Amino acid sequence: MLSYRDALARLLAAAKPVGKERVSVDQAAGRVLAEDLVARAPMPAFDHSSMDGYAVRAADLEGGGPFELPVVGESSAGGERPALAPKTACRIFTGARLPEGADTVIMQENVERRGDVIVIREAPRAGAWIRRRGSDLAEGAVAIARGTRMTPGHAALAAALDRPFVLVAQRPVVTILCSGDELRSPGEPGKPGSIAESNGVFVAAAARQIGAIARVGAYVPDDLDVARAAVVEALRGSDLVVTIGGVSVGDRDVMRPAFEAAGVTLDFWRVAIKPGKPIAVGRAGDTHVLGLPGNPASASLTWLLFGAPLVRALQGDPAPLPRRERVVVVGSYERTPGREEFVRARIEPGTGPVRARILPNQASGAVTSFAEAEVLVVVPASQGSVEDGSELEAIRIDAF
Ligand SMILES: Nc1nc2c(c(=O)[nH]1)N[C@H]1C(S)=C(S)[C@@H](COP(=O)(O)OP(=O)(O)OC[C@H]3O[C@@H](n4cnc5c(N)ncnc54)[C@H](O)[C@@H]3O)O[C@H]1N2
Ligand code: MOO
Repeated sequence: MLSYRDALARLLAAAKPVGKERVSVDQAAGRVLAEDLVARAPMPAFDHSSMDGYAVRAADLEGGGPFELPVVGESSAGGERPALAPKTACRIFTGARLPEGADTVIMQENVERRGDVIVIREAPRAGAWIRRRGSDLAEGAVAIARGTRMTPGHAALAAALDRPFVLVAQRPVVTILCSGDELRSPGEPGKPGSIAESNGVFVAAAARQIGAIARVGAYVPDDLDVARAAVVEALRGSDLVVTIGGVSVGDRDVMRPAFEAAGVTLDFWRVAIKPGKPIAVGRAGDTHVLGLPGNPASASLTWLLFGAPLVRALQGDPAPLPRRERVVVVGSYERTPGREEFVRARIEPGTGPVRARILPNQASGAVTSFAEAEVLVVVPASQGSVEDGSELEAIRIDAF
């Protein structure tokens, strides 16, 4: 059976970035940049004051104080740029251009104003309270690199770079098909043995969080022809089709035959992970297909392990995998070696090494687990039971 690492490498190798589109800079947060944003001018563009006060020449304030300077002129943010005559001070405000000839700003709290004159008791440090042209970014510098997922901070920087629009990856379209005769919408009356659909809710929400357009199709009954038709329909206009359930070995598990009948080429089925082993992965043209297992923890986990990196890669994210960190395990966990296991855990409050407490219910049918879990502790395939206090790698769920 394929390892997670090899399976993911195969999936990502086939991921071609989706198209690009221009969005207004105020809509750019959360999107993946599809161009390098280069500073076309130095940032800031001109020397300016970082305080309200007085602009002076340091050379006029040499020797022992106090010094008296007449106040001549004013420089305000967005206003004209005055010139500073020798042995004078110019009133200046935060953000205002430094007057020609000035090289230092004194905060107004540090002078005594007497009519049109200021008295300076102590000479300021030459060059004080000035933000220099280009001190934040040099002209020509790459301010934000292509592939960056824009935060509000990046969007603000793009705006400061004078960009009304930025080029970003289109949102990948993800169509989600939930299969199973037992499924009904939450709150809908159902026959005995039916259950409220929840896996599609997880996948749609998680996909939208990382920039996808997610749509959930009508529930697919355990019927090969209906499933085939649903897959054919879902492939139209989707970058990724995610099916949930029906990929195991039961007589009513129709998804894999439905994929083939719908023209999907299966790349692999089953990966050596726990939970989530029966995942099926394939493609029809450039549209990716993920057949996730139906057990709730398995569906959520396989979305995070495969779906999330794929959606990121489709947007041109050069590093679509979440960071891993070392944690100290709190609680022990019985297991047999064989599959790499992703154990749901919560972070213990406190400082020092990160401690991850294993959640008591690790059943793949547990719907509670992804509501409560904060991290996945990664247990290598070859390892047996996990001991309390041992160190392992973990992935924060919100990092996927
Ligand atoms: N004989 C074997 N049986 C099973 C094996 C196996 O290797 N041999 N593998 C098991 C594993 S591991 C998993 S995981 C499951 C996955 O099976 P399916 O993908 O076919 O999932 P279903 O049978 O359709 O459903 C499993 C379970 O999850 C519930 N479910 C399904 N969809 C949803 C949904 N959208 N929302 C909420 N809950 C859902 C469903 O009602 C079942 O309870 O197979 C094992 N069996
Ligand atoms: O691999 Mo299954 O996903 O354990 O329930």
